[in-house]
Amino acid sequence: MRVCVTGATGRMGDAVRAGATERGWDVLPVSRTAEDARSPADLASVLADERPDALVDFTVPESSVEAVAACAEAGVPAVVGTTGFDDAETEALHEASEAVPVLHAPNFARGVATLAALVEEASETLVGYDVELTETHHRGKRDAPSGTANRLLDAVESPRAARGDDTERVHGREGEHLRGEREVGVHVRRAGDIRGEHEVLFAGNDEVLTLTHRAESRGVFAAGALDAAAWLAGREAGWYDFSEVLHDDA
Ligand SMILES: NC(=O)C1=CN([C@@H]2O[C@H](COP(=O)(O)OP(=O)(O)OC[C@H]3O[C@@H](n4cnc5c(N)ncnc54)[C@H](OP(=O)(O)O)[C@@H]3O)[C@@H](O)[C@H]2O)C=CC1
Ligand SMILES: O=C(O)C1=N[C@H](C(=O)O)C[C@H](O)C1
Repeated sequence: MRVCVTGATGRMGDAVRAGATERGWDVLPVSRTAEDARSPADLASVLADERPDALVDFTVPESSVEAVAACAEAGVPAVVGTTGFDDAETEALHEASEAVPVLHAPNFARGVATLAALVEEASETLVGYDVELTETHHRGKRDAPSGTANRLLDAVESPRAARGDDTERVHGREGEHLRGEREVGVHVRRAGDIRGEHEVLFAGNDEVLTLTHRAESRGVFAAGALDAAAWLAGREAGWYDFSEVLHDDA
């Protein structure tokens, strides 16, 4: 496999480079700052000349959108791990997927895919329970709540919506405020170099259920993204989900 890695000096870019090298893959790093990498301004020619099997991007939304557009132009599959996209940026990624395969996941840890399924099941079964979500990440994280938190909130909300119960996301609380029945509390913590923790708590019926995932290294995200890149290479243009990679592996 030959993989192009954008944001090569970033926390995740570095982990992806290391993981790909460990697999014996050929790595084409792209970075605004690294001396051993090509500049993002040269991305189109890197893709056209070097013909990587896939591009893996963990950067910032505006740069991811540009990278995926370059992939669409060059016919290179794109794996995107960046979070914090607004609607227009998400739409731009979907547009690119008309030309090339694109796989975006807010979390490439395998356990998080299972967590999302468990959260959806709990939300379906534990009708009327209060739900509170807490996510904790390193001090350098830009977006809040995390992309994973938003995905888990969708998993809480979809069974509620299916039975006609709407939900109000309440971000932190202060002052006098009695909890409403429709509320789902969302709590964000930023500290140190915590790799990523997500906890969803269900409380009611004199019992508490907590479902928690904790990433213990960035290697876990990098490995999932590289598995996705290998899976995506050579596929038809389209929008793919990480769960498809996991189901094929199972
Ligand atoms: N899906 C998943 O499993 C995971 C997703 N993430 C997401 O990946 C993204 C990156 O996270 P992380 O690696 O911690 O972030 P970092 O800030 O460490 O790295 C981002 C890199 O992007 C590059 N970059 C390109 N354009 C810009 C710009 N305009 N401003 C700043 N940086 C830019 C820089 O690399 P350079 O200077 O080399 O060009 C930078 O180092 C985040 O959105 C995060 O939420 C993180 C972990 C797991
Ligand atoms: O920025 C991070 O570090 C992480 N971001 C992702 C997110 O926003 O969900 C995934 C992971 O939790 C680490």
